[in-house]
Amino acid sequence: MVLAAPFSPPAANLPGKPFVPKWVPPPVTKETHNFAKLQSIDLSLLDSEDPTVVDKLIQQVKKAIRDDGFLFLENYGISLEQLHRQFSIAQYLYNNISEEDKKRLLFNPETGKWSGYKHPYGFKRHQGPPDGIEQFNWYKPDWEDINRTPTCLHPFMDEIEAFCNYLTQSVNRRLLRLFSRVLELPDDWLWDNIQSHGSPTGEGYFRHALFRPVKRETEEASKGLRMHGHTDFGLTTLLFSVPISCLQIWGRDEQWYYVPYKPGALVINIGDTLEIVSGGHFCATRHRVYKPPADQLQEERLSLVLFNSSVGDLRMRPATESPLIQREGCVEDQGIYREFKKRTAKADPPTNREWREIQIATCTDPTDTEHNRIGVHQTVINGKLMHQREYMGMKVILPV
Ligand SMILES: O=C(O)CCC(=O)C(=O)O
Ligand SMILES: [Fe+2]
Repeated sequence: MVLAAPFSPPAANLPGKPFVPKWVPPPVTKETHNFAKLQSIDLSLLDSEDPTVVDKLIQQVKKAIRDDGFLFLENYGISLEQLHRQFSIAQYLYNNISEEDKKRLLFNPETGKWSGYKHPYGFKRHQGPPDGIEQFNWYKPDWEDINRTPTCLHPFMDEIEAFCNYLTQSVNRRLLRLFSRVLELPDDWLWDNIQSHGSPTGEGYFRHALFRPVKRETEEASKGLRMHGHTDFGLTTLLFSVPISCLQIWGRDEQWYYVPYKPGALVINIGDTLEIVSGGHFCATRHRVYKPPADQLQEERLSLVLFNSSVGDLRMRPATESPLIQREGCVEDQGIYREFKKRTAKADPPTNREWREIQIATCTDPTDTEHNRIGVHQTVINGKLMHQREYMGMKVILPV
């Protein structure tokens, strides 16, 4: 197998590029309680010429995605310095975006896409209570038309685009190869059959996010929550590990744990599509964004995320050609897979596009005290408070 070439971005100092102050990683928390222990996968081992090394890697991945549904990825081809340059560009965006661009590029989630600028007042186009979260999301039309992107970023589009191309074409392709191998399918099976292609992010999207500290009213309304417990709807999500600890995952022991900071590492989470395609052998990662430990409450948190989406027209079903599924069957007690299976027995399951767009269009805010109540979007199951939504006749129940 050919060794994956490392990332080689366009130069930062080309003529015409303004100076971008360096992003300085904020201090790491001193808190050590409630932090998850996650497996770390060395992606460069996939290119080892020793088949026993590759086999061991596949077994390690298999265990991590069945047990945690979450893993760290290291040695995937992007250096810490190259990564910090991308964080510096994200920081530059929020220091320089004009008020006019914020209005002109305002998102419209009712369309089922996050595309554009998210104001820090909730996940609807009209402004609700402040949530302190700003985002810019790049979808296919935004890559194709520079007028749909913030003017202050125009000089850096070459670097942003190269970064996303590397993440999808190299990192995600190799990651899907690992997952295809776990399913005992040909190396590019998931890449060729399920992953969407074209534009740097296919039908998925790239995001620059900034979480600013919130006022007491917001914290009280949301009970410290910044994004509801959820699973991502696509194949894989590539998140960069960041120093401000807000991302939490739901452990097997039914508790929330912070994801620790591992400089340079990618945090990989498994989306709904992958859970269904794997017949429940992979577990979609339940995660949420919560307030950080006390010593980080006043810090700003930058987060870069790349969401890899499956082909929108496909209706998901388990890959019955997988020898693993043929041998062991499907894992019937798994959350979203079980719901899809129930629905498939009665009618066609939704397409991937329908599945992702309905969730975006009907997303509610953690500060929404009208819906976040027992009997509305919350319920108690076995003594635990759960968030319960129904999309196209399918129930999604997640811990609050
Ligand atoms: O910013 C993060 O760490 C996570 C965000 C997230 O889970 C999402 O946008 O789906
Ligand atoms: Fe997520």
